[in-house]
Amino acid sequence: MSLPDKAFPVSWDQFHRDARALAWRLSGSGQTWSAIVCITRGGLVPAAIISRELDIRRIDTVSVASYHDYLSQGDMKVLKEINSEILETEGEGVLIVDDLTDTGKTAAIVRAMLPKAHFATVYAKPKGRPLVDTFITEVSQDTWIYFPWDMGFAYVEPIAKDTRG
Ligand SMILES: O=P(O)(O)OC[C@H]1O[C@H](OP(=O)(O)OP(=O)(O)O)[C@H](O)[C@@H]1O
Ligand code: HPA
Ligand SMILES: [Mg+2]
Repeated sequence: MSLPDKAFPVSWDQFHRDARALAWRLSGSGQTWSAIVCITRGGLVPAAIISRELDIRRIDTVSVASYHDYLSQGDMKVLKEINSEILETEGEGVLIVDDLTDTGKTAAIVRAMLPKAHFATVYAKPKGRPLVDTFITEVSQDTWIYFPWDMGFAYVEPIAKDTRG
């Protein structure tokens, strides 16, 4: 898999705004949830923000590792299962949270574990979009989202120097 053509860098500030916007959209849906299942690791940050905004204090994790290196999607491995008490609900009253859905493979695996849950992500690409119930921003399939926890400050060449080749 090669580097996607477009880059969508997200700052901490923007991520906080987008995750809070997701919480607003969820609260406006009229539904309520008694527990969050967040998909680690990317779902941990939006889950913290949503749990604060919606006052949901029961939080569990499920770990599905798919991207073994930077860009290639290897086999899907469930590294940590959902707690049995939550699994017994089949997802009734449960909110699943992740940072994004890309191909939708991670979402499909977790949905199968909790078929009645509501699935929310901050960002969605077209292939994954049908698998989520609520999201905030759609980016094209050929865009790579750079999250703030994966980035640091770095020097950037001036645009003119860059385009002269
Ligand atoms: O829709 P998909 O194509 O399945 O991709 C989306 C998943 O990929 C990333 O997680 P990743 O597996 O890289 O692990 P991480 O959250 O620990 O970074 C992201 O956080 C989503 O969970
Ligand atoms: O666009 C992305 N950005 C970061 N992690 C990801 N995992 C799948 N797609 C992406
Ligand atoms: Mg993830």
